[in-house]
Order: sequence, then structure tokens, then C-alpha cells
Amino acid sequence: MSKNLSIVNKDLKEERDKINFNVEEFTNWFYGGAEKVKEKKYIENYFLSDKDLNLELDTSYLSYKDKYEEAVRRSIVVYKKLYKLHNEMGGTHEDFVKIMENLRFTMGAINPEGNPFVLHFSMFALTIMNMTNDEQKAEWLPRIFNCNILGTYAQTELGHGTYIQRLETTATYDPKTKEFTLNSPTLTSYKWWPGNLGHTVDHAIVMAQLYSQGKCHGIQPFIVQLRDSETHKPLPGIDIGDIGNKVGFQTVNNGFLGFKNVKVPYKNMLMKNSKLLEDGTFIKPKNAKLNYGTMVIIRVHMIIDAACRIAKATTIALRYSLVRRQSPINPNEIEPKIIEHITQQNKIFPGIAKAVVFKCMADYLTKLHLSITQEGNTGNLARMPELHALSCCLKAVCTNEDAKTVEVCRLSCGGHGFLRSAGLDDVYRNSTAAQTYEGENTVMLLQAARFLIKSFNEARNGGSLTEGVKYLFDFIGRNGKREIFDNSINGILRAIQAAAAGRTYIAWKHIEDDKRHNSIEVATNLAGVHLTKAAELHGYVCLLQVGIEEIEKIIRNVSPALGLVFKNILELFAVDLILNKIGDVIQHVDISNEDIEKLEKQMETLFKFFRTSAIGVVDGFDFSDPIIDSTLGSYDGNVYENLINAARKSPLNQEDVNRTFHLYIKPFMKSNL
Ligand SMILES: CCCCC/C=C\C/C=C\C/C=C\C/C=C\CCCC(=O)SCCNC(=O)CCNC(=O)[C@H](O)C(C)(C)COP(=O)(O)OP(=O)(O)OC[C@H]1O[C@@H](n2cnc3c(N)ncnc32)[C@H](O)[C@@H]1OP(=O)(O)O
Ligand SMILES: Cc1cc2nc3c(=O)[nH]c(=O)nc-3n(C[C@H](O)[C@H](O)[C@H](O)COP(=O)(O)OP(=O)(O)OC[C@H]3O[C@@H](n4cnc5c(N)ncnc54)[C@H](O)[C@@H]3O)c2cc1C
Repeated sequence: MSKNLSIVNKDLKEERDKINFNVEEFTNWFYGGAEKVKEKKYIENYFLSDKDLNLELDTSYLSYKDKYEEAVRRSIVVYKKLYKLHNEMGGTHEDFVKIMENLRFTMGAINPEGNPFVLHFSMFALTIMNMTNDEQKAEWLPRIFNCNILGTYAQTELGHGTYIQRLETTATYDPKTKEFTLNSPTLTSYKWWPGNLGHTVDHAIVMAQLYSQGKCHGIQPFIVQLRDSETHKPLPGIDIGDIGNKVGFQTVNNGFLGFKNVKVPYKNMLMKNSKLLEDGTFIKPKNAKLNYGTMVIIRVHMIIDAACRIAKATTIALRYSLVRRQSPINPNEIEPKIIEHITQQNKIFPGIAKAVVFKCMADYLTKLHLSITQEGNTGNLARMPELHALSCCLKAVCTNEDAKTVEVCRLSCGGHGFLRSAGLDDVYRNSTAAQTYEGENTVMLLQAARFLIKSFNEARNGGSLTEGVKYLFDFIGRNGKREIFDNSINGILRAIQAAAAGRTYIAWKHIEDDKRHNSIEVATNLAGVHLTKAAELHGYVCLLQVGIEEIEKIIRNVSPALGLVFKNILELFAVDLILNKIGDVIQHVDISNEDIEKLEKQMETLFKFFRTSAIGVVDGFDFSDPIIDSTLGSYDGNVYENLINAARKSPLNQEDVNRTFHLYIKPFMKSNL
């Protein structure tokens, strides 16, 4: 990639000269303030400038094993520096969090196919922080923080990932020895998928069915040592390894794990929620789903990951579209920048708007999570179901949109988008992995739909509803009449709400009708397609509603010029959404053909306005070149130079003639067949 940032492609420079708002002001909003931006830049540079990382090496050309080993090596360089920087900054917990938050994105540039330690610093540490009692915290947290032990979160098994109630790993308690014995009674009970498990970590949180006093007490978390701390050899009774090549995440070292009579001490069961007395008496938690808490936290975090992947992909696609020229629009004119083709705008602009609205949602959900967790810490668990439903719903809707948008961005780059050097393939692979991990998206939508159906029943019976689903009252209040469409942002919101409520009603009615001949469970299964559609529409309602509220606040706090850009972005998001969901809207909203045509025209007007702001917004996402890591999306826009330079680095181009010519091709050509 070209290094000389001063020589910016002239087409791109011309675009930047026309930006009519303060890009830095946008960046400050995106990262939560000028101070945070400064920190981000400092931390990013602190790590990425380290020559020991050897970022010049294009790891995509390495073998599976070499990729893993290089990812481990680079990660250790980073983590050593992390502790050095942490000390320099003052060594507080807040400092550590600051560095980790920024490292999340920087790590993507260092290990593009995944981080072999990611589970240690996320799900392993979080589970120990949130599900242990005070003695356990004192014992484990310092060792985790100092990396004296490394861990992962081992829940999924060969036979079960979704329906975790049926996990088969057993932990049987013996009050005489005060130990649990862990076993994998079947092949399908082998742990399968946990990240970093294969060869990297030596500990794991293992989710296993607890047996005590002859009874099964459901799945509980245990801290289990898997490998010897000196030799790293698997401990007796542990069968462990890597699960092999995958669609992506090649360096995450996802693993398998089987237990044969592995002894675990009493104190290693995480006891914040469920408790087991030393004599083997089990004490139920206040809510059995408290043991699912780590999954909820990660689902909340996944919304900002989705926003950032979209931001990265649209940055690449837009910068490329502003320097690539092809196909004259008027036959006698010069070839335009491909962004002038309106279909190209339609591919990229709504994606940029999604990144912004998802970021608003991520901020909202993070605050909600914090406040509901604080309530939980005082023993009030009333809002747990709401948080669960919302995090499931948005995890699914945002990662589905993320994968779709990233793929559209790749397509918008034509042939060059298919090159690895374009930088879109790892983003896509990470997006598509996110559709499955931390709860498969259909399953997540069905969880959200459970909440919607409950709320619908509540609304019909005149009960009370949480804020986010109050629109169900409006639907019921209309008594079968359709919502009348009006072409304003709030009109669009009401239309999507009517579509979501209408689809919830269809699903509800489907269940009620089927219940006459079937059990409620069978009836619910038969309504599944409607339920997922209802949950998806509900997710869009939440996004638009939060988008409207947050962007109104932003507009009050930023300069008028940037305010106009935010207004434009919000409208883009809303109009794109309603046009994409028009089939659902027509079913429940009185909307005419003229209204739809007006919306389509409005979209064109919005594109026209956004045409000049778009580059400012993607520059404002502030991904530095090493983070973008793209021949098509670098800041200087010197796409063609970048492409040829990257091609020259192909291992095949390091010699004029490849040995296969003499070995196979020449003899074949001379053989006269
Ligand atoms: C530059 C750009 C770069 C940007 C990117 C940057 C970084 C990204 C990089 C890396 C990514 C980071 C992380 C590393 C990657 C991967 C890690 C992956 C880790 C995993 O992949 S780790 C395994 C996750 N594995 C799952 O995710 C399993 C899914 N499966 C379940 O989650 C459950 O199994 C469920 C819920 C389907 C059924 O569970 P069940 O059978 O026990 O429950 P049941 O259906 O009976 O429901 C009974 C009642 O409980 C309620 N309920 C349920 N859950 C609740 C909760 N949590 N809170 C409150 N209530 C809850 C229900 O709502 C219902 O309520 P009601 O009855 O009132 O309706
Ligand atoms: C990259 C990656 C990293 C991962 N990391 C970890 C990790 O660190 N630790 C860990 O423990 N796990 C991890 N996992 C496992 C992951 O959490 C599970 O794969 C995921 O929860 C889906 O479960 P499953 O594989 O059992 O899918 P399944 O549930 O078998 O899904 C298969 C199909 O069945 C459908 N289906 C299943 N149940 C229902 C239902 N109730 N209603 C309707 N349809 C249904 C699904 O929609 C899907 O179409 C990871 C997975 C991936 C891909």
C-alpha cells in the first residue's frame, strides 16, 4: 500500500475540498469526545508502530499452522506492550478498560483472521468477574489479569449449541472428597467451538450439568484447568485439540475438549448465582438465567462491532467509488466517478447511515445494560427479560444487516472487491461468523418474539408494557383499522411500528388458531416464520426509534452544518428502511402508490444531498490506513498503485519462472500428447 499520504488522488482531494461540515466534530461524536479520539489515536499508534509486530508480512499467504503461530507471536508482542502502557498510564482499572476498548479494533489489523487470546480477555474474564463470589474473585482475578493463567468459555458441544439446557457434560459432586468429577459421556458431549481452546489456553469456564445428591441441577459454570502450567501438556483425562479449518476466524484456535473422570475442587464452581453447600445441598438462584449473563453482555457489545464493520466496509467502497471512473452517463462526456451512477449510491449510502444508527443503538443498549445490571446487583431482576429480548433481537438484526451490507460493499467494488487486498473478505467473514456465534440469529429472533407475544397478550388484557413495545397498544387501539401513512420521520416510524405490531398479531393469531389442535409449543413452532419476521420488524422499530431520539439530541449539541448531515443520515436510514419493508408496511398501513413514489423520489433527493457529505462521514469514522488495510480504501485513494504493489508481493511473483514449469508444464507441452 502507498505510504505517502501527502499525494492524495486528485479526484478524492476534489471531494474532500467540497465537504461542508467539520469532519473532526463528527469523529468526536463517533468516539464519544475529543479526549477519547486522542486516546484512540495514541493507543493505536503505540501498538501499530511497533516494528516487532512485523505487519509488513501478509499473513494471508501463510499456511494454517504458520498463521496461528504468527498470530500468537504478534498477540504476545501486543499484550506485553499493553501492560507496559497500562503502567505508564497510571495502572488503574479504568486505564486497562480504555486500552482494551481501543485494542479491540487495532487487534483486527494485527491479527486479521482473529485473535487467539480474545476469549481470555472477554468471555473468560467477564464470567469470572460477574459470576463468582468474593473469595473466588480474590483467587482468580489477579491471575487472570496478570495472564498467569489463560482461559476460554467452553459451553457449546458437538451435539448442542443452541439448546444449552441439553448440554451433556456432567459434573458430579462428591461431598466426601469435596470434588466434582467431570465427564463427557458421549461423543456429542465433547465441547466444540470454544475460541482459543485448541492449543492456546490452559483453563476454561466449562458449562456442565451439575449432579449432586443423586439429582441433576441444570447447567452450571466451573473453572477447570486443562493443561499443565509448565509443560502445557493436557492434564490426565483431558482430550483436547483444534477443530480445523473454517470459513473464517482461522487464527482463533477454536477447539474441542472431552473429559474422562477429571477432578475439580469444590471451590471451582462459580457460586454467585446458584450455590452448592459443601454437603451437596443445591440452592437455586433467584433466576436460573443469571448463568446466561456473559452471553447477554457479549450480545450487547456485538452491536458496536457490527457498526464498525459496516463503517469500515463503506469507507472502502466509498473511497474507491470516488476514484474509480467507468461508463459515461452521457455518451460524449468523460467517464464519471462510479459514485455518479445512482445505483452505486443506493449500494453505499444507506450502509453509511446504518453504521451511524447502529452506533446510536450500541450507545443506548450499553447504558440500558449498565442500568439493568445495577438493578440486578440490588436484587431487582424485573427488567432482565426485557434486556434479554432486546439484546437478542438487535444482535440478530444488526449482524444480519452487517453481513448483507459488507457483501454489497464488496460487490460495489466490482472485480477488485474480490481481491483479498481490497480488505473486505475478513470483514465479511467476521460479519457472517457473528450471525452464528453468541446465539444463532433465527434462534435469537425467536427469543425476541417470545417477548413480543407475551407483550401482545399483556396489551390485549389491558396490562402494562415496557416503553419499547408500547406501540402494540396503538395497534390494538386501532381495532383492525390501518395506520394512516404520513411522510415524515415519525410517520415512517409509525408505519414500521404498525407493520411490526401487525406481524406480531398475525403470529399471535396463528398460534391461537393452531392451539385448538396442537400444544402451545407445536403451535408456536408452526408460527415460526411470522414470529421471526415480527421480531425483525421490532428490531427495526427499536433502531429507528432510538435513532430518532439520539440524533435529535446530537443535532441540539453539534454545529448546524453537522446537524444537517445527521438529519440527512437519519432520513436516509428511515426511507431506505420503509422502502425495503414496503411489503410488510402495505399489509398494515394505509399507504398509496403516490406515497411510495414520493418516498422513492425523497430517496433520490437524500442521495443528492449526501453526495457531498459522504466522504466527510467515512473519513470521520477515522480508520487509519493500517486499520482499513485496503488497497481500495486507503486515505490517499491511490488505488491502482496500491493494487499493483500488492500484486507484486504475491509469493508467486518472487521468481520469474515457477518450478512447476520444468516439472510439469514443459514436459506436458513437449509430449505431443
Ligand atoms: C474495524 C472494524 C472491526 C470491528 C470488529 C471488532 C471486534 C470483533 C472481533 C471479535 C469478536 C469477539 C468475540 C469472540 C468471538 C466469538 C465468541 C463466541 C462465543 C460463543 O458463541 S459462546 C456460546 C454462545 N451460545 C449461545 O448464545 C447459545 C444460544 N442459546 C441460548 O442462549 C439459550 O439456550 C436460549 C435462550 C436459546 C434458550 O434457553 P433455555 O432453553 O434455557 O430457555 P427457554 O427457551 O426455555 O426460555 C426460558 C425463559 O428464559 C428466558 N431467557 C433465556 N435467556 C435469558 C437471559 N439471558 N436473560 C433473561 N431471560 C432469559 C426466555 O426468554 C424465556 O422466558 P419466558 O419463558 O418468560 O418467555
Ligand atoms: C466463529 C464461532 C465462534 C464460536 N465461539 C464459541 C465459543 O467461544 N464458545 C462456545 O461455547 N461456543 C462458541 N461458538 C458456538 C456458537 O455459539 C454456536 O455455534 C451457536 O450458538 C449456534 O449453535 P449450534 O451450532 O448448535 O447451531 P444449531 O442450533 O444446531 O443451528 C442449526 C440450525 O438449526 C436452527 N435451530 C436450532 N434451534 C432452533 C429453534 N429452537 N428454533 C428454530 N430453529 C432452530 C438454527 O436456526 C439453524 O438454522 C462459536 C461458533 C462460531 C461459528
